[in-house]
Amino acid sequence: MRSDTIKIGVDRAPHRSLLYATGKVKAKDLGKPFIGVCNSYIDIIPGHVHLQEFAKVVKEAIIEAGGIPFEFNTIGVDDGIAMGHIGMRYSLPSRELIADSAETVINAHWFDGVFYIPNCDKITPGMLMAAARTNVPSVFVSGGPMEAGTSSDGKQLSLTSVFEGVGAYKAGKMTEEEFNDIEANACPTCGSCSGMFTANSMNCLMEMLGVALPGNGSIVATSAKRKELIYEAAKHLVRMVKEDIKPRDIITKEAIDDAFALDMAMGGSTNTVLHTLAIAREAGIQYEIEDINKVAERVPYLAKIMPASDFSMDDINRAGGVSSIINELTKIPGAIHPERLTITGKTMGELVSDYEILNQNVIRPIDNPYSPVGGLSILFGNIAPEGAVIKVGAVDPSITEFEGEAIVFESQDEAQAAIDDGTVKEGHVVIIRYEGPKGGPGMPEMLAPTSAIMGRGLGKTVALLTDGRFSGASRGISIGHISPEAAEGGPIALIQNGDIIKIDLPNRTLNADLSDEELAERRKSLKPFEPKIKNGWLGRYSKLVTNASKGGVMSI
Ligand SMILES: CC(C)(O)[C@@H](O)C(=O)O
Ligand SMILES: [Mg+2]
Repeated sequence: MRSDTIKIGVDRAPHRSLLYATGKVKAKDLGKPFIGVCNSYIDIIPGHVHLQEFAKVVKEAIIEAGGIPFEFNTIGVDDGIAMGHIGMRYSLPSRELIADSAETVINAHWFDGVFYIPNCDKITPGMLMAAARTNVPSVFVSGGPMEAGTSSDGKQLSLTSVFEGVGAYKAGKMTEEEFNDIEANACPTCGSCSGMFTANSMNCLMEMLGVALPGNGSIVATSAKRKELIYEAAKHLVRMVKEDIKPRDIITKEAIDDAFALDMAMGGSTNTVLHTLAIAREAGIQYEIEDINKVAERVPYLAKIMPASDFSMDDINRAGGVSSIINELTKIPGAIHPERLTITGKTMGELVSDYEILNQNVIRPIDNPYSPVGGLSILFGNIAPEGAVIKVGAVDPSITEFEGEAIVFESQDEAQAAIDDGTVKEGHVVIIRYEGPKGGPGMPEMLAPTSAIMGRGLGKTVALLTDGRFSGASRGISIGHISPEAAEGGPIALIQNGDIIKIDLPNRTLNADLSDEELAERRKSLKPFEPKIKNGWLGRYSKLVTNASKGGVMSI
């Protein structure tokens, strides 16, 4: 066992003394596997407030399965609370801290297995990166989604309703009473926000990766059914330790491909592209951003969830859950790889074979999809030679092509002010640059400007382009992750007010109507990038981080 390193032999007597002092281990238990419980309990994130209690059940379940649990915590950032101010610069970098800190505890103490408890946006990918990096047998059970909210007049609400409400209220399109009602009712319980936002997207993707059990993505946080997931996962983990089944046996290239397939079928958050590429890198898998479009071409869009529709994750759960979508995808020859291993010891195909779609209004069958191609798309062109990401599933279906005039902002704050005061008008393509991983730093999520555009009724007539990123709750013609980013001299830095920008969604292109000669001429007067933050964690991050098309991982 890995843990023999800290517990066997004369030299390890001091270590055993300390282990006994924790009160968790007796001499008779030394032969049992040592299981790290990597928790993400924190009081400031509604998706995580319940995880102290959750971890108690996890520890009971591990003991019952024959292991010895040792809990430790990661940090976390609530993207919703960190939105729209300097705090958002810490969100994506927190993913690296989570991966690094989990690696530190796991490897310093030689755990034999790890039970991960993630939930919100950066915690799930951070923990998956740690699992892929340490390659110690692992299972995941997330905290679960929030229940959807209901307004006083009976409409289903989510966090999107509040962010878009801000835009509508400021534009005089919503009464104060309605606005206050939404604020009070949008987020009624603990759990990750109720739509197909980043947290739930990643928690669904874990089912498809095979590292979490059916139900992980969609059973609400408040349901007692999540306890059953915990007990089952603990049993599998102890078995995996004995059989030496490691994360990289499960997170294979085929699994990454299939994670993107589920993303296509469910219209996941654009952030999943960033995170899944980062996880692939940690697992030592060669996976390029252009590979994602091949998946998009063969996988139909089957489930529209908020913000692309009014359905919540709870609605998806009642309609058959993620496993019913995976099972549906197995019916398309070559769409996914059902023969892959999962933590259950069964293949993915065997695991989901009993799950049927229970409500075809909510989850469409493959012969009646929302669209024959997936809900996410990677665009390429002279503004984005290394790629850009759009959630096509959350663009109004009447829009396939868009042409408009660039209006350029060097930061999110400037752009937000211009949207709010009406400077941004129909026909504009809002460019927000120097907000990438290096430029931000930290590639802030821009839910406030995308929601302001929607809230002001400009969702079909204004496009937004950025080297920053979006929330899973963002919708409209919002294209992010433009790579290379402005701070590394990407062509987005060369765009000027009035340039004509052409977006072609079916052909997956994004171009400025500028010749190569013109771009080369403009490049001569491009000033070198001066980092906004030079010290501390974000200063170090800005120096080492790679662009979004490489997963925004840190690299030396
Ligand atoms: C606050 C949200 C909705 O969680 C957002 O950060 C996202 O990425 O989806
Ligand atoms: Mg987020």
